[in-house]
Amino acid sequence: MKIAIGNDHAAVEMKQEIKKYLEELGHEVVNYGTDSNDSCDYPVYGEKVGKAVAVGEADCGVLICGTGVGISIAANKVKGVRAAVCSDVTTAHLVKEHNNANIIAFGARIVGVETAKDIVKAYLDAEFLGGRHEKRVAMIHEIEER
Ligand SMILES: O=C[C@H](O)[C@H](O)[C@H](O)COP(=O)(O)O
Repeated sequence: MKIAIGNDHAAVEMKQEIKKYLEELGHEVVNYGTDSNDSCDYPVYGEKVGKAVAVGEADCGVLICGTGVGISIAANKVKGVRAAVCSDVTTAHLVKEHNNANIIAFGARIVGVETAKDIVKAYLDAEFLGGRHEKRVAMIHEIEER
């Protein structure tokens, strides 16, 4: 898979660890995040990864900031993006199975690196279940059209 990854200053080391882990799993990872610890603004990176996923430059995205919240809110402003914040493995597979999330987000100040690896692995290994969830995801996108 081609995976877009993005982060702010709060998540530089976490991003580097997760990028390396994803590459070890055999994925191509494109870095849209900052590699500087200087303070920066997470909406910049949420939008970059959101757009990369929305236009199909990447199959899915990983976003990391302090909590995962701000950067996912920003990404969710891009039409077609379904970014989900996860702090546990159960949520991570359910956001793919039920919500067909195309971006997973988490907080570098919330979860440790081993939990973060488990979260991205659970998300990537899961599949959208379709069925009753298909209609609900379509309803989310109808909101974008109103
Ligand atoms: O949702 C926002 C993120 O958690 C940011 O990483 C956080 O707000 C950055 O905080 P600070 O500027 O205090 O490092």
